Amino acid sequence: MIYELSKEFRFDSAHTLHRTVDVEPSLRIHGHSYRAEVVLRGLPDASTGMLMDLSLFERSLEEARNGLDHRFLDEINDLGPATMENLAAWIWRKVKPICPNLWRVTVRRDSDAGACSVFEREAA
Ligand SMILES: Nc1nc2c(c(=O)[nH]1)N=C([C@H](O)[C@H](O)COP(=O)(O)OP(=O)(O)OP(=O)(O)O)CN2
Ligand SMILES: [Zn+2]
Repeated sequence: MIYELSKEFRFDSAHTLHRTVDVEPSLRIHGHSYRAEVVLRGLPDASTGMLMDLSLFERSLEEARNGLDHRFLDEINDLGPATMENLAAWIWRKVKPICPNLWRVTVRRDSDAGACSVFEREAA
């Protein structure tokens, strides 16, 4: 058996985007509401019965949430173009050092039913 433990957080942010379609509206500053799901994978510790204590897991997500919520995403230097792909990768980079069991980060945008997930790469 293998276990997955997950937590979700929400953030609301503004951005612009250079695109080849809907060029002009995408270049205007606009906002989206996002949900990020962060999934750990592994085996629970035999003595605690936990993959990771949910409170510690939650704390590890706070830095990521604070860095994105009510921000102008274009101003975040290490994000790149503010797509869901780059948001998922950015959250991954923030959480991974604190949660070595990190398995998947999914960023969802309910307004257009879009979602993007980034996974641990399979060992070659
Ligand atoms: N692969 C990706 N494509 C696009 C992304 C993305 O993150 N990854 N993001 C966008 C834009 O953020 C865009 O604002 C969304 O555009 P669109 O799909 O056209 O949806 P709306 O403009 O209708 O958004 P609403 O806020 O729901 O009105 C585009 N592509
Ligand atoms: Zn947008």
